Amino acid sequence: MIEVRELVKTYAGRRVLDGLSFTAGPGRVTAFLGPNGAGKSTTLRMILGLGTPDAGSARVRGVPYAELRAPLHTVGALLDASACHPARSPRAHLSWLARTHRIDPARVNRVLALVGLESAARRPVRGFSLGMRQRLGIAVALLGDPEILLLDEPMNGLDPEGIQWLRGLLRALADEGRTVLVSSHLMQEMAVTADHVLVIGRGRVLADGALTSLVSAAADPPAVRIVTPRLEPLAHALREKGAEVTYGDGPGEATVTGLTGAHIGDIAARHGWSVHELTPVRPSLEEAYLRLTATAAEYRATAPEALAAHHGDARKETACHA
Ligand SMILES: Nc1ncnc2c1ncn2[C@@H]1O[C@H](COP(=O)(O)OP(=O)(O)OP(=O)(O)O)[C@@H](O)[C@H]1O
Repeated sequence: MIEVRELVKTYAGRRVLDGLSFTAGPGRVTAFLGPNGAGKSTTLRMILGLGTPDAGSARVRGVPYAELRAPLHTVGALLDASACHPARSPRAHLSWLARTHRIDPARVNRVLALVGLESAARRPVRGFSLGMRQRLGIAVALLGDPEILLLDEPMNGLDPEGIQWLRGLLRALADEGRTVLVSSHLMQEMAVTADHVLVIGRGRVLADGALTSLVSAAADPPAVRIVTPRLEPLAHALREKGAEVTYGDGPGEATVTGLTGAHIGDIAARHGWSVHELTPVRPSLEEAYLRLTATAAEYRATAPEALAAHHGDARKETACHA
């Protein structure tokens, strides 16, 4: 269990963490989401005692990280994939960590096999790709067989097979009753990996709840997609019952709000109109996230059309100067 209470951290007069509180519980994968600069890495660093908060506290298993007697056995962390000395091999790095933390040396081979680095175990890390470094970082996090895992963007640089493997690994670790907190910007991946979602923006919690509730809360009002060869009369009948019907692009396709799928089906059945599709529209985690963070993003890019317009202006300016 990780407990963060009223955490405040200021850098150069800027409040990066602004009274952040949450609990990451055992037996689930908690996705830690937020726009660039929201304070995710800072939070993870505070949990690991790598910085001093101005106020508030972060506890793992009920105590501050610094008070853990065998930290690597309690908390495994991946913060920076390039933390290993470039001249060292994965085996040397892991063996050194195992020795200094009284971890069974046999565990080194086990984690190397687990992350798929056996064939590169004796090569210096300097020649490693980002994905291989990530795998090594994950091996380090798992070395002490910890009950809590903190992983900062662990999917970065992994190939599709690696991402799929990591998805299964995180699930298995949570199913074993461990606490797994994973920061990521990969919404589609988090949507299939996490069961709990914590979204922060500007150092504050924007949402903290089960993935399913977060996503269904974004479906407001709930909508139902229908496809029917009798769209005109059905749309008329649904509107008479107070529904809002918006025609889609495909033939016979529409989105209905204001009535449940069951109601829509019953109305169509009463008239003897066949319905080929009747599906509740579920927003994606990405949509839910974008809505939540719409006003909390620190950095926002310009839309491509605006860039084209800007280039147009620049061309005009150049033409003027010429
Ligand atoms: N040591 C530091 N000194 C000064 N500012 C810092 C320091 N560490 C973090 N910051 C600032 O704190 C803010 C939050 O940074 P942090 O890395 O925690 O965000 P993040 O949510 O992890 O972002 P990203 O998704 O881009 O990784 C940023 O504006 C960053 O520049």
